[in-house]
Amino acid sequence: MLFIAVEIQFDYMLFRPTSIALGKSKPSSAAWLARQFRDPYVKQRLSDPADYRARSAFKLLEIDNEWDNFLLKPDVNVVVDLGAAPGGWSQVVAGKLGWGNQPRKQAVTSFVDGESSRELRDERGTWRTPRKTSITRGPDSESLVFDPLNIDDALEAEQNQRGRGTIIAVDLLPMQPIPGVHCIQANFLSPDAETLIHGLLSTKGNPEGKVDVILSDMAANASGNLTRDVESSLEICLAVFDFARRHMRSAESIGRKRGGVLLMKHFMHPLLQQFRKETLESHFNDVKFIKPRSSRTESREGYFLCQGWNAD
Ligand SMILES: C[S@@+](CC[C@H](N)C(=O)[O-])C[C@H]1O[C@@H](n2cnc3c(N)ncnc32)[C@H](O)[C@@H]1O
Repeated sequence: MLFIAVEIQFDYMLFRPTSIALGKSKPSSAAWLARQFRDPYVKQRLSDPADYRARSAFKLLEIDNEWDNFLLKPDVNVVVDLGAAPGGWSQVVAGKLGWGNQPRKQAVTSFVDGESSRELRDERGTWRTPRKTSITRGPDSESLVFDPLNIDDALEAEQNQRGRGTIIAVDLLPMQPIPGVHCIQANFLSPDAETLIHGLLSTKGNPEGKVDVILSDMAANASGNLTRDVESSLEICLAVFDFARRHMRSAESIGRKRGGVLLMKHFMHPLLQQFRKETLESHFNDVKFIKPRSSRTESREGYFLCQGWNAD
């Protein structure tokens, strides 16, 4: 019997060693596996020293590199990553803001108990909203007990260099900690989520809880009903825009025409062009539609990159 080294974690991420008997796999999963093996970004993810948790990390890297390096601007200090699990985009952001690799010792404080991903799946495998929300603070070098005489600790401190800023990752699913990233397990569409995000955002230096960059890679779970799924995707875009309206730092206050950035995934929708023209273009100085090369051609997803929030 032929065994192959693959473990399926999420449709969009993949793959760690385990065993699946190819001979017994359904035709659809065999086709899916074949596609994964051909995919240059899956290969890149597996060999990349940054050890990204998701192939989607390359979409954010590509968009940032090609469009003005908006994550690398020195005035970018507060980033919110919506629909962040398993954490590829948050890893990219943490890297850009100078945070090191994943520590072996985790210093994590859970404020409210979350549910495991197993509990979040119903018997048909569909994701559902967590009953409770939780926050996990990203480990930082201050919260690790450092022993300079211990070579492992010294190496670890070097790897975990302290970065800057506040990074908040929100998802229905629990996420493994990432240095410098606060993870909130919550349904972004519920009022609880905004309260938790706002609580982490408002600090002495940022009392109004303003955000420099908002990222949304959120995708509603496919329900099997195309009309319903299309509606959910627009509902998510509108909710993300409303969040931006309340929290985005304006280009004027940053002093840069392209300051205040929203990068948002969307799926095809009959009202999408109207949403772009009437909502996005009237609030941002520059709005682009982007289909990154690393996004699969057959996927109906695209991204709006909106730069320069003009507040009114
Ligand atoms: C394509 S994945 C994101 C991948 C992520 N950007 C990365 O690089 O790892 C979409 C995520 O959106 C999350 N999601 C969908 N609807 C959500 C909601 N209402 N609130 C919070 N997260 C949501 C899903 O749980 C899923 O993890």
